[in-house]
Amino acid sequence: MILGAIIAGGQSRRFGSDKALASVDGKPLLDHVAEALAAQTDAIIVVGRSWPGITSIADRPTLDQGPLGGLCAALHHAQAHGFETVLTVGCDILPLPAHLPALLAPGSAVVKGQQLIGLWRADLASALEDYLESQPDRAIRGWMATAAVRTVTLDASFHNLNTPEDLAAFTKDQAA
Ligand SMILES: Nc1nc2c(ncn2[C@@H]2O[C@H](COP(=O)(O)OP(=O)(O)OP(=O)(O)O)[C@@H](O)[C@H]2O)c(=O)[nH]1
Repeated sequence: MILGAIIAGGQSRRFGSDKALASVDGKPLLDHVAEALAAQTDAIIVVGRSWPGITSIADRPTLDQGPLGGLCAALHHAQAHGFETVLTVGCDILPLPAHLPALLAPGSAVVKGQQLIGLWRADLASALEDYLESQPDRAIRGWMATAAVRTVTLDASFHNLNTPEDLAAFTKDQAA
């Protein structure tokens, strides 16, 4: 069973306002991601914020760990609820590529910047918690090396909406 986790507790500093709420085709960005993720997984959660209609959990071990704190919480939640793997995405990826569980073998991730699209074994939860408690820089690449996570490249194109300009470029692409 695969748990889909939207890692969504960021500050949206570059976007200038809460990007999860940004309207795309009349619907908040996070709802687009949630819909696409739900179609590829057995259940979904949101990590790092609350969202109507979706189970929400807080980062672990504390709230100031960055996206890996969101991943750590998702892995623990998955283990506690009988999911073997977790598919993570940010709340700012559009369109979410299809068939991610097939494209990402368990133990692989697409890492550009901090976007954290990955398919992770839930039993890495304790190892990640130990990593976060021992590594002050909380670097995603450092964690991937520690956990022997492979980096993969996806053929599918998608936008990582970090700024209003990214959103404008996505809208322009859609209209083309
Ligand atoms: N749960 C959780 N999610 C985070 C955290 N930091 C970032 N994210 C999420 O990770 C994804 C990628 O984050 P970024 O776009 O790099 O960070 P951001 O804080 O949202 O944006 P900036 O402030 O512009 O860097 C987004 O979906 C964020 O909401 C965090 O500390 N906890």
